[in-house]
Amino acid sequence: MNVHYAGPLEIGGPALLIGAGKMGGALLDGWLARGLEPSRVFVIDPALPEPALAKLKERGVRLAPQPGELENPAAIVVAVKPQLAQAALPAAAKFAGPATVVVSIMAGTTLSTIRAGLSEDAAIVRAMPNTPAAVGRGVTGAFAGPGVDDRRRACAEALLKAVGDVVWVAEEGLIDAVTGVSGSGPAYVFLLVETMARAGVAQGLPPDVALTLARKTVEGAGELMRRSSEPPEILRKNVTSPNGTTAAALDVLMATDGLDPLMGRAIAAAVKRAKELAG
Ligand SMILES: NC(=O)C1=CN([C@@H]2O[C@H](COP(=O)(O)OP(=O)(O)OC[C@H]3O[C@@H](n4cnc5c(N)ncnc54)[C@H](O)[C@@H]3O)[C@@H](O)[C@H]2O)C=CC1
Ligand SMILES: O=C(O)[C@@H]1CCC=N1
Repeated sequence: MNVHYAGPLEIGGPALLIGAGKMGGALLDGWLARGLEPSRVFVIDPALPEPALAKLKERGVRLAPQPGELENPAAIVVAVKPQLAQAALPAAAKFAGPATVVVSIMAGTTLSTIRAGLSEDAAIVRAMPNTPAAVGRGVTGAFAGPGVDDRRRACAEALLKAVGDVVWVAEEGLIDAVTGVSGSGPAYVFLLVETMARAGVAQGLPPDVALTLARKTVEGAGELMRRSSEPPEILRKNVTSPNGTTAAALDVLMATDGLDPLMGRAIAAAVKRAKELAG
C-alpha cells in the first residue's frame, strides 16, 4: 500500500460489510491494513467460497452476525451486484441504527431504491470506487444523501480513504458519470495495454515483448503522471517532437474520428448502462 496515514482507522463504532467480493474485499483489506480492529468488522456474504470465509475468520473478522451481536453500526457498506440489491438490503435494514451511515457502492442503484429497501430516513452515501483500491490506489467518487451529517460523512470518507482518494460530487446523478470515468476506467486502461501490445505484434514484435513494452509504458506513464505536477497535456507534449514519430501517431489518435469521440461514446455507454441499472 502506498497511501500514508496519520494513525489507525477509527470510525466510532462497528462496520458491517454486505458483499465481500472484488470491491467489498478490497475495501475490507484496506480497512484492516489501516488498523481497523477486525473484531469490530462484520461481514455478510452467503455466497462467499469457503476458503475466502476461512481467511476472513483467520483475520478475526466476524461473519454473519446475529441480531444482538451487532447493534447500531457506525457504517454499513453494501457491495453486492446492483441486480442483488433487493436480496441484500433487508440485512442492511435489520442492522442499521440511529447512528449508521449506509454506504452503497452499487453501480446505478439510486438513493430512492436503496431508501425503499431500508427506510425513508436512512442516511445514505452513494460511492463509486475502482479496482486500484486493491493496492490502496483507488479513487472514489461519493455523494452524500439527505440526513448524512458531518459525522456520518467523515465516517464514510474514512472508510473510502482507506483504499485511496475520495472526491465528493454535489448531485446524485453525477455518480453515474463518475462510474463511466473512474469506476469502469481501469478497464479502459487495461484495454489500452492490450491494444498497444496487439499493434506491436502487427509491427513484428514477439507477443511477450510487445506486452512487456505496452504494460511497462502504461505503468511508467502512470507513475510519471503521479509524481509530476504537470498536467497530462504537458506530459504528452514532452513526448512529442515536432514532425516526429509521436506526432505522426497523435495525428491519428487526435483526428476528428480519433480517441476523443471514441472515449466519449464509450463513457456515454457506461453512463447509460448505469442509468438502466437504476431500473
Ligand atoms: N468491480 C469493480 O470494478 C467495481 C464494482 N463496483 C460495484 O461493486 C459491487 C460489487 O461488485 P464486485 O465486487 O465486482 O462483485 P463481486 O461479484 O466480486 O462481489 C459481490 C459479492 O456479493 C456477494 N453477495 C451476493 N449476494 C449477496 C447477498 N444477498 N448478501 C450479501 N452478499 C451477497 C457475492 O457472494 C460476492 O462475494 C457492484 O454493485 C458493482 O457495481 C463499484 C466500483 C467498481
Ligand atoms: O462494470 C460495472 O458495472 C462495475 C461498476 C464500475 C466497475 N464495475
